[in-house]
Amino acid sequence: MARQKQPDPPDHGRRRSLSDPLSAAMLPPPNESPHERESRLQAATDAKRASDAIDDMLRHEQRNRKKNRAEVQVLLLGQSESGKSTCIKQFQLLHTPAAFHAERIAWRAVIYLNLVRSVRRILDALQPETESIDDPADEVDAYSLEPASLIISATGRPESAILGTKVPNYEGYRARLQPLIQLEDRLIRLLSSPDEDEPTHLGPWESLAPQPYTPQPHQNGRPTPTIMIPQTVQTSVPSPMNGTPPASTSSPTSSMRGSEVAIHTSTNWKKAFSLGGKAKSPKSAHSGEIEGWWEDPDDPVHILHACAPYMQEMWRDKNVRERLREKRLRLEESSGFYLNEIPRITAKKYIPTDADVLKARLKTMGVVEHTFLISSGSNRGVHWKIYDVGGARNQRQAWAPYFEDINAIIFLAPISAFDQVLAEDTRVNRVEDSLQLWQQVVSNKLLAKVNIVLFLNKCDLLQAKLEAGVRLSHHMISYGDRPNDYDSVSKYFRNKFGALHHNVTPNKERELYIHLTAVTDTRRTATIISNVRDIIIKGNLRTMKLV
Ligand SMILES: Nc1nc2c(ncn2[C@@H]2O[C@H](COP(=O)(O)OP(=O)(O)OP(=O)(O)O)[C@@H](O)[C@H]2O)c(=O)[nH]1
Ligand SMILES: [Mg+2]
Repeated sequence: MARQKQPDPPDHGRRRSLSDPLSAAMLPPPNESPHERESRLQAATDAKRASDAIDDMLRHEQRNRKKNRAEVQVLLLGQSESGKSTCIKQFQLLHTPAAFHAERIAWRAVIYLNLVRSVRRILDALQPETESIDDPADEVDAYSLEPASLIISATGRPESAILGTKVPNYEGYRARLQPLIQLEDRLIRLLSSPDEDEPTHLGPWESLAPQPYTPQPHQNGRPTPTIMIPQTVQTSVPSPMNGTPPASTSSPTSSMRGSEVAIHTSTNWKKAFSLGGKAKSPKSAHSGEIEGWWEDPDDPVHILHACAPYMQEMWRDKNVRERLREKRLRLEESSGFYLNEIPRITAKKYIPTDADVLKARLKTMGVVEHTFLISSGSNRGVHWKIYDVGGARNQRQAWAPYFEDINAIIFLAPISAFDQVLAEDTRVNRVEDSLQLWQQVVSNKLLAKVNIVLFLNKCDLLQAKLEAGVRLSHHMISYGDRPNDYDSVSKYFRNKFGALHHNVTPNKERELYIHLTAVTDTRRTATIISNVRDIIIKGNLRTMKLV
C-alpha cells in the first residue's frame, strides 16, 4: 500500500537540528509540565526496552541460523549410472533411516517400472529377425540394446546372432505379456503426474515426448532439480576403447522408444505410491494392518501379479536365454534388474526391501540437494548438504555453480563399464569418459582446495565380468597382457586414476583418497562412508586453519 505524505508538524518557534531529525523528534515539547515530562520519559524507556528485546531476538535468530547453516557441503560427481543417487540412498540409510524406510513403499512404482522394462527389452530382443529384414534401422536395433547392459566385444557380431535361435513361444509370450507393455506407459504417466486422478486420461504418448534439458532458474542461479526415467534404446557397434570410434544410431521401434520422461521433483513423484497417497484402500487404521493398496483394483500390482507366471516362464526359457546370449544382452548386469525375483516383487503385499530400493534406477536431471545432521567422534552434529547431480553429458553444465562453496567432492567412476559405451554418445567408451571427467575435475583451479574422494565403483560387477571371461585388454589396449583378474585390474585402475590426479592437480599437497566400492552393498558402504565422513571433516578443519 502506498504511504501518504504527512503534513508538516506545526512550528513551535524552537530551533531544530535539521541534520538530525531523530533528535529533533525526541526534543521535549515546549512548556512541558512535570507530569508530562515523567510520562514522556517513561514512554521512552518502554520504547527502548521493546527495541532491545527485538534486537535480542534478532541476535538469537542469527545465532540459530548460523548454527543450522550447512557446515560441510559435498558434491557427488560422475557420469550417468555411476552410482551417485545410490550413494545418497546409503547416506540416508545411515543418517536418516526413519525417512528412508518411510519412503520404501513409494519406490514400488520405480521397481515395477524397472521390471516391466526388462520384460519389454527381452520381447524386443526375441523379435524374429525376418520381421525387420527390410528395415535397416530395426536390424541394428535387434542387435543392440541399452549400452549399460550391452556387453561389447571387440570380435564383432557372431554368426549365430544373425541366424538367431528360434523361440517357438515368442508370439505367446508377446500376447500374454502385452498388458505389461501398457502398464509401462501408465506407470510413467503416474510417476510424472502423481496428482492426476486418471493417469490414463493424459494425452497421447507424444505429449510426453523427450524434453530437452533447460535448466530453470532457481535461488542463487542454480537450476531446478528434475528426475528422469530413462526410455532410450541406444545402439552401438563394438569397438576397442583406444581404437576407431564405432558407428552409432538410435532407432526407435515403437512410439515409446527414444524418449525420456522428465519428472520434476516439485511434482513429488513419491506421492503417487506412498501410503499417504490415493493408492491406499480405505481400510481402518485401527485394524493394525497396513492400509492395503492390494485392495485397490486399479493398483498396478494386479496386472503384474497376473502376468507373473508368464514372465517367469519366459525368463526361464532356455531358448530365450540363448537368444539373449547371442545378442550379448546381459540383463543381470544392467540397472534395475529384478527378473530373478519375479514372485516376490509381484506379490500383492510386496513391500520393497532396502536392497530393492538401492537397486532401483531413476535417472537424475539437474541437481538435488540433501541435508543431513552428521555426528562424528566428539562432534555433536554438523549440518551437511550433499548435492546429487545428473551425470549425463547434457547435465554437466549444471555442476559449475556449485563449485564455489563446496568443501569436498565424492567422484564416482564405475570401472566395471570398461566394455560399455555412453547412452548419450555411443561413440564414447564409459571408462574413457570417466577418465576425461576426472581429469577435468582434478585439474580445476576453482576446486584446488577441495578435498577429493574417489570411488572406483561397481566392483561387484567388475569381478563378475572378469570371471565371466570379458577381457580388459580387448577394450583398453594399454592394459597389455597383464592378468585379467580382479586384483590386477582394480590395481591398474587405482594407479591410472591416481596418476592422472598427481599429474594435473593444481594443488600438489592434496591427498587423494581412493576406495574400491560397490555402493549397492550396504555393509561395505557404511564403513566407507564413515571413513569418508572423518576424512572430509578433518580435511575441512585443516582448510579452515589455512584460510
Ligand atoms: N551392482 C551394482 N549396481 C550399482 C552399483 N552402484 C550403482 N548401481 C546401480 O546402478 C544404477 C545406476 O545408479 P544411480 O545411482 O542411479 O546412478 P547415477 O550416478 O545417479 O546416475 P544419473 O542420475 O544418471 O547421473 C542403479 O540401478 C544402481 O542400483 C554398484 O556398485 N554395483
Ligand atoms: Mg542419479
